[in-house]
Amino acid sequence: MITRSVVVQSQLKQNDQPRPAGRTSVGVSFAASLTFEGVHQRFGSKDVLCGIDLSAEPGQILCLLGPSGSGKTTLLRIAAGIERQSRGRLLLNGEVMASESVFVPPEHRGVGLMFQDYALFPHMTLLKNVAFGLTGLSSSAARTAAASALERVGLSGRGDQYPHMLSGGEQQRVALARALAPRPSVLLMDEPFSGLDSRLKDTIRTDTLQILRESRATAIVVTHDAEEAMRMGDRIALLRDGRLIQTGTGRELYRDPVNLFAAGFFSELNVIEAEARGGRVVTALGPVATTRCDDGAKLTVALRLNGLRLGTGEAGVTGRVLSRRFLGGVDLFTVAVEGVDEPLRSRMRAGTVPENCRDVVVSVDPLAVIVFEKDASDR
Ligand SMILES: Nc1ncnc2c1ncn2[C@@H]1O[C@H](COP(=O)(O)OP(=O)(O)OP(=O)(O)O)[C@@H](O)[C@H]1O
Repeated sequence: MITRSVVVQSQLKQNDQPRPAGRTSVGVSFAASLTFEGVHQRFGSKDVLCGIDLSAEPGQILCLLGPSGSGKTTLLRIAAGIERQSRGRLLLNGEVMASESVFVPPEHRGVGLMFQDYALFPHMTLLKNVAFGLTGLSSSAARTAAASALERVGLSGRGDQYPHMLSGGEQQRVALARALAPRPSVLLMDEPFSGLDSRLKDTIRTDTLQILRESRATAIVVTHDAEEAMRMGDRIALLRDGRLIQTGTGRELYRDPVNLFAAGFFSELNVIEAEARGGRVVTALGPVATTRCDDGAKLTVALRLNGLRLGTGEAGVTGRVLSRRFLGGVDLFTVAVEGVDEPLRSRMRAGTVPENCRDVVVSVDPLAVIVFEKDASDR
């Protein structure tokens, strides 16, 4: 998580004159590409980022996804210019912003930054908060631009209020207005929805997405939530321990993960051992897929929970229900199956398995199966 110590003020472009009052748009940014080339970061004896090669195209929303400590925020801080990388280069529209010999300070990068805790100034009105970064404008032009930005996020007429008078969702929108008001070419957002409760999150996320699309800024959004990354990102970069594991669309990462870690980040999995036999992937649940591996090859099979079906009469192996939990739309089961060491988990549409059913027939949906060669499963 980014600390709130620095607010990056975006530099205004020469032709970025404020729009006349009454216009609804915050204004369109001149979207830029942002490229990390071989970026390495070392803190003390620890390598926190290891050779990151990654680009966000103009106007694209790129989500940095990964578990805590994977280096997402550090990458964002390097893009903002709050941190300087140990090796590698950062380019904005092909122009070097940071390298061994160059370092463009944050305020000259045209990059906006939105903090996880919004970092609004409590003693300033909303209008002043939003106008804070508009240092290149006269005070009246800054006020007009700030009012327009507040209007765009649905807070017109609230400029005289103070942050404590707003709900969490409204504060998030003020922070977004402040970040967008200087029309940055790249907007960097660190876990922008983490402070919101889950219902509000959906609405605010949808609104934010729409505002980002309208502003046409390139955006880099940090999140540790795979579903959020899929909802927001045109592309997703999955990080682990400072390394880029996979980049692609949400669909690509979900359907074709490069390893077990990537698969597990996008869905809950059962993991079982398997062997190649006669062109098939054979497990204790029976054959679950085809394979080109030689007979005897050791494989790891990942089964999504919604693809492990429990029934009473279908073909499959027998399982013993160990637990059952009602989760609203689905029932969550744990089931013991002979030949599988750990209990398997299954999500079934609520009510499809009769109550008090102890023995079930377990079968596998082929679409929910991902097979990895054993040695490659976690590279
Ligand atoms: N200034 C620093 N000095 C030393 N270590 C640091 C510094 N900043 C970050 N780290 C370490 O670098 C690693 C990556 O941290 P970073 O905040 O980038 O991860 P993250 O993926 O954003 O995590 P989170 O989701 O928890 O915010 C962590 O192990 C962290 O402790």
